[in-house]
Amino acid sequence: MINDVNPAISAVSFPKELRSSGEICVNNVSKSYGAGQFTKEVVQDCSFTIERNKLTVMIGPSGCGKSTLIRLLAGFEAPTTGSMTLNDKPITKPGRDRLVVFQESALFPWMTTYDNIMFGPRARGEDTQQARDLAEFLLHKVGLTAFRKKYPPQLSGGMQRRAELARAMINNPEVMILDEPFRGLDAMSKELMWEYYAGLFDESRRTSFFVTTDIDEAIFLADRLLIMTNIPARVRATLEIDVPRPRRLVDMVNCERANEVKMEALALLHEEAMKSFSGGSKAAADFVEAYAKRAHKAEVAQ
Ligand SMILES: Nc1ncnc2c1ncn2[C@@H]1O[C@H](COP(=O)(O)OP(=O)(O)OP(=O)(O)O)[C@@H](O)[C@H]1O
Repeated sequence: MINDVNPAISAVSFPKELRSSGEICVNNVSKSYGAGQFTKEVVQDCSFTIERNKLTVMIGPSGCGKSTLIRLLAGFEAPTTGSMTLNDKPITKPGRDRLVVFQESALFPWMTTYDNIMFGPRARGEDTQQARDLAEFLLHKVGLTAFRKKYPPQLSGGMQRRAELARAMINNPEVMILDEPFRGLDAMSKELMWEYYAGLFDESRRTSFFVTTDIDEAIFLADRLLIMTNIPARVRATLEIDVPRPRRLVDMVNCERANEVKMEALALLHEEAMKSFSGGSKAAADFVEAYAKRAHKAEVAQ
């Protein structure tokens, strides 16, 4: 992890109050929109656990229902059937115990980096020394101490995402939920973000749920990988990524276990993407797959 050099802060560890964390259980959840012949089932009989102090990553084809699941977990919408609990208590509405970092920036462009990070505590009337210390600590952890007085448009895309992470973490949620937070960044900024984010997770061990469509991001970050089906979303497979932390990108490339999981995940995602591509028809998916295999054979034969 890259940090500004500041001996005073580097002696500090993650404050204790940032360590509390929760466990979410999703039990046979389904979600449909519309009525009658216009009903669309987006999530179907979906069950999984977001384990305490672990980083659970969900990956699935585009449009399979991942963001819908996030809205359910955040309490913005209710499931059609099934239930969700946080520390055994039903999730029925939004709460400070779950914080969502969305794809789109939520930074206020008229506030400096520091003021953006302090937004949550100030909104709660908690502009205390403790909150200010925490803001300094987080600024340092995301490598933005030197940019504290800059406004979001003066920051690069990666810096904005780092400010966003600090702005979320200062609120000390039980569970951090991240919906493709690095989507749209260029490849190099993205890889840098993975290392920053993994570093934050390693130190805080806050229960986290991270949604992505990027297989390398998923493998690098996850303790546990949930592979989703094509719409309606269900968990197709759960893969444990038992690779020790802290992880470095350079080590992951040559890590046998990481590569094994990647191949397994890719095969499953390929199958699900095929179904998505062919509009959900198994017959059409089989056709597309058979065609692809034949095309490959033909290429090899040439
Ligand atoms: N409020 C709604 N009413 C009707 N359909 C909806 C609603 N919200 C989502 N959907 C449908 O549910 C499907 C899944 O959408 P969702 O955004 O959850 O998928 P996703 O996996 O997050 O997609 P992406 O990876 O592209 O962000 C889409 O077909 C979408 O049109």
